[in-house]
Amino acid sequence: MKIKCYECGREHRDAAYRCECGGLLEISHDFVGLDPERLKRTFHERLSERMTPYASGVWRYKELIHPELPEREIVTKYEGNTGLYPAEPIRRSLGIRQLWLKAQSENPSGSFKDNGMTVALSHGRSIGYRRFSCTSTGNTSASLAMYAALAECESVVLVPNEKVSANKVVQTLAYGARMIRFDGTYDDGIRFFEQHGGGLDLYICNSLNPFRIEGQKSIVYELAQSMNWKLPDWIVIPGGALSNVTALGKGLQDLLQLGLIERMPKVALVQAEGASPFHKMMAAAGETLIPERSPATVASAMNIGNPPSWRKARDFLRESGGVTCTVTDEEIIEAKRLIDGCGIGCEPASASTVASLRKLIAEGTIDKDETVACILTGNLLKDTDILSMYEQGDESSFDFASLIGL
Ligand SMILES: Cc1ncc(COP(=O)(O)O)c(C=O)c1O
Ligand SMILES: N[C@@H](CCOP(=O)(O)O)C(=O)O
Repeated sequence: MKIKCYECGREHRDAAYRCECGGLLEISHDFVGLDPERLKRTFHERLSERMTPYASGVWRYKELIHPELPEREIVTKYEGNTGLYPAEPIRRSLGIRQLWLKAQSENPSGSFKDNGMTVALSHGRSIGYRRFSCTSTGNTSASLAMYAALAECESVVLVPNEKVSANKVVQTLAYGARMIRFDGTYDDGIRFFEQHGGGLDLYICNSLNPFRIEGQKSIVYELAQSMNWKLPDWIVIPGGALSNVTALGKGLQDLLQLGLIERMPKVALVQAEGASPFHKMMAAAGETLIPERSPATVASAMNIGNPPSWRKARDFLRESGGVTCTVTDEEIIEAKRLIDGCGIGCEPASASTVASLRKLIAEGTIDKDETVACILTGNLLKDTDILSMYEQGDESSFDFASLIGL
């Protein structure tokens, strides 16, 4: 396993924040000698592990994520192991062949961040760090604070004063994080770390950290394993900082290279219209991302104007024939109602995936005869402010009998 700069290829001894050239770092594995049938057997056998690191839906795939980390260094809450659900009412209304929802919202801190955080924190601690940090719209901070507390370490997090969900703030504080609130967005927090992070003796756990990306690859490994190594035609995923799609792409490339899957599915990356710098670049076939200074969306987890991982995401989507699209806040809320109403539930950012389907089908990008999996990234209870936007019943004419059809 090597740590290399994604831009200039220079090798690094450790997961520094960025390369001297400004590029993000990336983990490169030597998978030579790994036999796909043997790997499948091992991953299958580990499904019956209990209370060992391999009971985790991330560390089950340790060989493909961080093979060198000694088991005793692993900080785990048995993350991953999330449900894959057919959402029949939504599938029927869209008229497509098959629709699956992969509920990363069922992770211990309630979001997909746990898949990456268990790896970043375990790695950071194994190389001697005891203080962990991030900037966050609330999910990264909650996940970091949870794992830091588990490991008896400190967490210091930067969270914007506005446009973040109160529930995520409270959750992060409850796990014992020291929280610094500031005027600005996630992007300003990243800029702060870029300017000052190096001198602070903090291990930064934002998704610039390549070990986060390695852990998040497990989402697609687990999806593939639960579908008997036959992925659907499309995987639809939301995009803010773009760690999700970057990890999805890297994981898919691993699976293909290792012979664990036979073909690459197509990926659709969805952004909220008010925070869509990446979609704008891709739609214009541009080479460089133009940051949005004041992103604004009801899906606060995606309220990001300058996504750090845009180059990795761009290259993956272009090489694999993926697409990007946007959805409005109204479409997000409508889709969230449908997902909640199916009994699965999610936070607004996750609902952008289902919201995009109608559009992608109408424009002919997704064929009705194709199969689709949407990744639901965060739990319904992560953002309850938005529930007040659902239409309320008229309480003055409340009639219980007629309500239940008597
Ligand atoms: C619940 C949720 N969904 C989607 C996203 C967007 O993912 P990414 O920032 O990796 O693009 C985030 C934030 O990262 C999130 O917290
Ligand atoms: N939604 C995220 C923002 C992106 O953070 P990162 O972990 O990819 O750096 C959050 O919860 O903070």
